[in-house]
Amino acid sequence: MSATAGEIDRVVGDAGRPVVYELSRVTKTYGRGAIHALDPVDLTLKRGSFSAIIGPSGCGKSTLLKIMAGLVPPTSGRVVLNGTPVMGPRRDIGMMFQQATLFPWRTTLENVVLPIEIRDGSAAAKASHASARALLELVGLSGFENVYPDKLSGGMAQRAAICRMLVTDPSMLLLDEPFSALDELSRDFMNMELQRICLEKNATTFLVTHSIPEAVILSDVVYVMSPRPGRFVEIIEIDLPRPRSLDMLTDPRLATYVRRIRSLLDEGAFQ
Ligand SMILES: Nc1ncnc2c1ncn2[C@@H]1O[C@H](COP(=O)(O)OP(=O)(O)OP(=O)(O)O)[C@@H](O)[C@H]1O
Repeated sequence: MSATAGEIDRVVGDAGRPVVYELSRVTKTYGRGAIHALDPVDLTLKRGSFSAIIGPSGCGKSTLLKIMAGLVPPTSGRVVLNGTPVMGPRRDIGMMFQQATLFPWRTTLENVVLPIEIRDGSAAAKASHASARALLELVGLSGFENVYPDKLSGGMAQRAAICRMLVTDPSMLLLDEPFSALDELSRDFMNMELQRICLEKNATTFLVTHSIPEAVILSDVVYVMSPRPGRFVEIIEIDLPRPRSLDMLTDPRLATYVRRIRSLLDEGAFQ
C-alpha cells in the first residue's frame, strides 16, 4: 500500500495545524538510473508533529532525509518547506546525525554558536551567546559552557549537538539516528529529553531510526518503508497520550504498535 499526501493528512488528523513540509512524488535514482533508491514518496508534515521513518537497511531512509535537507536533489518530484521549494541547504532546517562531531578545540558554547559564526560572522556568534546559554540550560548543560568536548560524555555531547541544531531557530528538525551510538540507558533518557525539547519548542521533527520501540514512543506518526526502492508501505498514527514516558515501553498498546511494525518489516512482508 502506498499512501498519498491527502491520505497522510487524514491519518495525522490535525487539519488545523499549518503544513511545514510537503513532498510530492519524490523519487531518487543514483548512478544514471542504475540504483533505484526511492519510489514515489508523498509526505506532509504539520507544525509541531513528530514523525519517524523506519525500514530495512539500504531502503532509502537517509536518501529521503538528505533530499528533505536539500543536500541531495530528487530525481523527480517536489519538495516544499514553508511554502518555498527546497533547492539546496537552508537556514530553516536543523540536522543531527549519529555522531555529535563537536570541534575538540572549541568549548561547548563555541561549538553551539558555530552555525551562526559560519552564517553571519563572529560578532553575530558572540551576540548569540545568551540564547546559546539558554539552550544549554534547556538541555541540562548549564555549567558546561566553557568545557571542551573531551570532558563531555556521549550523551552530553549529543545534548550540545541538539543546542547547535537549535541555535539558528530552524522550523524543521531532521534527525538521522541521533542517539544510536549511545548505550541503551542513555539513549532512552535522551529520547525522553528530545521529546521534552520538541514539545517545549513546538518543533516539527522527522527521525530516521532502526529501533521500532524508539519510533513508536517518540512519534505521532510512523512511516514504514519497503526494501529498496523505498516506498511507504504503511503510515501508522501512534495514538498514545503525551508526554510519553519510559513506563510506556511496557504498555500493551505500545506493544501492539511494535508488533504491527515488526510484522511489516519481517522478511518477505512486501512480496
Ligand atoms: N551517493 C550514492 N551513490 C550511489 N548509491 C547510493 C548513494 N547513496 C545511497 N546509495 C544507495 O541507495 C540505496 C539507499 O541508501 P540509503 O543510505 O538511503 O539507505 P538507508 O535506508 O538509509 O540505509 P541504512 O539503514 O543502512 O543506513 C542503497 O542501495 C545505497 O547503496
